[in-house]
Amino acid sequence: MPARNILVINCGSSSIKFALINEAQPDFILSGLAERLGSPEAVLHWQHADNKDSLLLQGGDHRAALAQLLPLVQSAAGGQLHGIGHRVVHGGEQFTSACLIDPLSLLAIRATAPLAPLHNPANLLGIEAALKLFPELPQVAVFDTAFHQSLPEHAFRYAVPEALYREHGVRRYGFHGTSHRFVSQRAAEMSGLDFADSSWLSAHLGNGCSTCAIVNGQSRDTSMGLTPLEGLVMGTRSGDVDPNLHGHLARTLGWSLERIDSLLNKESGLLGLSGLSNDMRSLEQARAEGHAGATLAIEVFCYRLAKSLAAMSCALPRLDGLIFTGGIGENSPLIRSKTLAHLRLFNLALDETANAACIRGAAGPIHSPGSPRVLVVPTNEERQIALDTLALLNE
Ligand SMILES: Nc1ncnc2c1ncn2[C@@H]1O[C@H](COP(=O)(O)OP(=O)(O)O)[C@@H](O)[C@H]1O
Ligand SMILES: CC(=O)OP(=O)(O)O
Ligand SMILES: [Mg+2]
Repeated sequence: MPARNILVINCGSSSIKFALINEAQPDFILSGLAERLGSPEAVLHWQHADNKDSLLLQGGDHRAALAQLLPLVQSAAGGQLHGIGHRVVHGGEQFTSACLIDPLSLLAIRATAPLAPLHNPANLLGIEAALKLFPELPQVAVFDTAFHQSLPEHAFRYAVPEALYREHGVRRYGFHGTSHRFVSQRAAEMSGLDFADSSWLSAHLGNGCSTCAIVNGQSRDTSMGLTPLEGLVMGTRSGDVDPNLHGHLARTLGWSLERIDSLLNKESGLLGLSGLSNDMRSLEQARAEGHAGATLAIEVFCYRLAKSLAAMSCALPRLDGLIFTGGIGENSPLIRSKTLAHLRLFNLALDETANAACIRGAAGPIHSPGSPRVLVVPTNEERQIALDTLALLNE
């Protein structure tokens, strides 16, 4: 059988990432990103072999971007496309692994949309557009939540009355599972350890950020909860706040639920703290120039990240290593160093030369002698989604 081509589609709230992947080739045949969708600056960038190109979408939304990018994929695949893998952020309790998309699974994915209002509706748009253009191809949903279905009950339950869980699904689900699984498996390989007998802390630091405790190949705790808002400080999301904040803002300022949701999801985090940007690169630059808001945002980000990692350690029998991944985790020696400075009780310490060298896709250990392992491991959610899609096609 010739090596197969899989298209991976990751429809986010305001962006679409895509990749055409051949199972036998380490590099993507075609990859791209449509970003700032729905705004006047909406744009599609793609790379095919060594050629880079882009197209202004002039206010285009997800549908407009998909209408442009799917024909690009069709042409790059030259009629040789064998399946499509979709990232679906929320799979609720129904999905403990990837599944073939059919009318029944689509119904279940639609039913979980209220739990991930920023993500699942966009994921569904991608699925619908791909089904229309490629009705004959098998399509697979790969869920962010699936890897965390192994959480023990004491880690996934909230301390609220049981009926809310049993009747309304109110529990912690966790996200970024595809990434935490990919990097912890890679970390075990890189360290010469058996994944099935290993114990990791992982920090996925992108636009969304989460930590995870992985024991013997399974997620045992993670920082995100019912929705991707719980836990760490993120680009525009607040992460943990006092649960009474909603009531306080409603009573004292008369704010609606929609306004509070938007505040905590879209105007908070690094953006809200700095008053400047949700982008860590911009904040690091502004900090170097003495910007007080950027300096504070970085301090809060690292302290809260360290606190979350310390909390996750409760789920580990021992520590085989701490993994940094995601755009920030893979590229920011400053954030890694500042975070580790709060974790000296764990004897974690960095080799700052190795730390400074691990950027732009470089992977490897960055700890100093005598410290538990600290690794930078570039994530590859697209590759993992392609692998999961192929695994289902093989069944
Ligand atoms: N060199 C860098 N230094 C610091 N932060 C970086 C660097 N490169 C990328 N980032 C940050 O990574 C974040 C985006 O991460 P990424 O994983 O690409 O996001 P997404 O969740 O959209 O996939 C942004 O905050 C960006 O500023
Ligand atoms: C679940 C989540 O936060 O995803 P992202 O990082 O893509 O926003
Ligand atoms: Mg991400």
